[in-house]
Amino acid sequence: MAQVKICGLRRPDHIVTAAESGARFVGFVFFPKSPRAVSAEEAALLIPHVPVGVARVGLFVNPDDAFLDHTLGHVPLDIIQLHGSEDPGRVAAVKALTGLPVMKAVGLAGPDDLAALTDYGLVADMLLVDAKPSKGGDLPGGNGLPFDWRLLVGRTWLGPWMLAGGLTPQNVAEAIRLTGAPAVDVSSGVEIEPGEKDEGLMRAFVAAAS
Ligand SMILES: O=C(O)c1ccccc1N[C@@H]1O[C@H](COP(=O)(O)O)[C@@H](O)[C@H]1O
Repeated sequence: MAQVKICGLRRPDHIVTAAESGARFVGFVFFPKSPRAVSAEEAALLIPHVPVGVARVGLFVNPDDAFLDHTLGHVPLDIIQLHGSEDPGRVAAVKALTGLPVMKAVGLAGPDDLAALTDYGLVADMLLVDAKPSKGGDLPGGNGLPFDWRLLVGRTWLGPWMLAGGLTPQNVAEAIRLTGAPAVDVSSGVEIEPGEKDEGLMRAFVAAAS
């Protein structure tokens, strides 16, 4: 039914399991506050375990140019995921700086947030539609928080997009059915504790989404 991205991978065997299960994207979190964070040097050792045909996504939160340069100097990536408060101008600038496609996360809590999908859709190569994080929280994503998927029912999309936020092996099929999402992204929902992926949950998630 939908393509799958598994985010926040930190172990070679988990990358292999994600790919063997059928995930089409694997994500590496370059945000030090996250329990899933990896350094550029650590990610460089993980990348050779990603099979050809699986897209390597780097997740960044309000990165400056130097941080992007440093990371990309160590880690070959296929897609940049921007998950902070980057405005559309910054999205365009990151695309120009890196020469890579950018997937911009947009947080939804209610109908007032939908306009941002149009604004970012004009500059980003792909949208990642996530729950809006709570104010003052440590992480702008990866919180296992779903949003009201009915906000997206009947929406016309002008480009590629992914659904994220609190997805699990139990709820992902219903989320895809309601929203028509062509792709889904998961982090917490395939973990046994923050930052610790579980192979059985990863397999179950991909099976439920496919
Ligand atoms: O995964 C993280 O630690 C993270 C940190 C900072 C920003 C985003 C993060 N993850 C992304 O958040 C969404 C939803 O994750 P979850 O499945 O609800 O845990 C997903 O796109 C992750 O890539």
